[in-house]
Amino acid sequence: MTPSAEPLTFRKMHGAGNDFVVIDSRGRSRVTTPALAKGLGDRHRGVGFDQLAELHDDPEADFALDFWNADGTTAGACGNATRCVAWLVMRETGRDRLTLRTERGLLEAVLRNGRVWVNMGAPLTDWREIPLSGPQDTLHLPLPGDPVGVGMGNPHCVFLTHDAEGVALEEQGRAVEHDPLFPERTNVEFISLLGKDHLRMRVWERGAGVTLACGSGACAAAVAAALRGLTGRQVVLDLDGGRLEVDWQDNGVWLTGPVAEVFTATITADFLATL
Ligand SMILES: N[C@@H](CCC[C@H](N)C(=O)O)C(=O)O
Repeated sequence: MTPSAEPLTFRKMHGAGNDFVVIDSRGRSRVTTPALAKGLGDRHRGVGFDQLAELHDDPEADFALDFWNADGTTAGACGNATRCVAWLVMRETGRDRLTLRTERGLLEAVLRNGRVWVNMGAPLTDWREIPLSGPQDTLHLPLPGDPVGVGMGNPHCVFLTHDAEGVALEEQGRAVEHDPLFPERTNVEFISLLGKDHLRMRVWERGAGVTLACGSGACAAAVAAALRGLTGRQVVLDLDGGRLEVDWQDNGVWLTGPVAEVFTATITADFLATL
């Protein structure tokens, strides 16, 4: 049972096809519980989403965000939902620069030439920070395919392939997500080089499965490709749901891409009482 006895209004948004429910809890207590996230995240029983993002107040930032996966687990980062919510708050306030807090700490969003860029923070390349189950060279993880491990506030395992199109995404993604190398499981990205600083990426998300895009995954993939000498630090990535751009600066990894507000709807108190 959720703590909310009231109907719950939410927005459905897409960030390059990454599918979100956004709940605005500014000015009240947070409502999301693992049971609510799992119940709503179920595409048959509930509403369906890749992630639920709950917006709430923060004393030191313009707003704060919590992220939940469709399986009811939490995530420390979600780049595409961060872009979507920053876009909403910029539209609401008319501001072109915002601060926001996630589990990663205080981050920033800026509007440049009509596009919202978010700073996802510095990439983490120490095995403890990703985290891995033991000391490893994160640039060459001991798994078939020689992937790179990168933390963006959440774990990522990036495979540099000749043809991301040909990868058995579900089968490999699921297996790597649950590999004992990753004590908190992992997101899994498969990338291939399309041109200079241009990557194709397909993704399997921890707690959500195959998705059309993943913002933190795009950041991790761009970092992995740059560290392996495949690209520079500014990269365009083509995902199944659209194009994301990543710019790895000294102050953090910046991300932008398309945002869509799809609809607003209300979940009934009756349904919430079943969770
Ligand atoms: N879609 C996201 C990442 C969501 C979190 C992930 N599934 C996890 O568990 O870490 C993005 O845009 O970054």
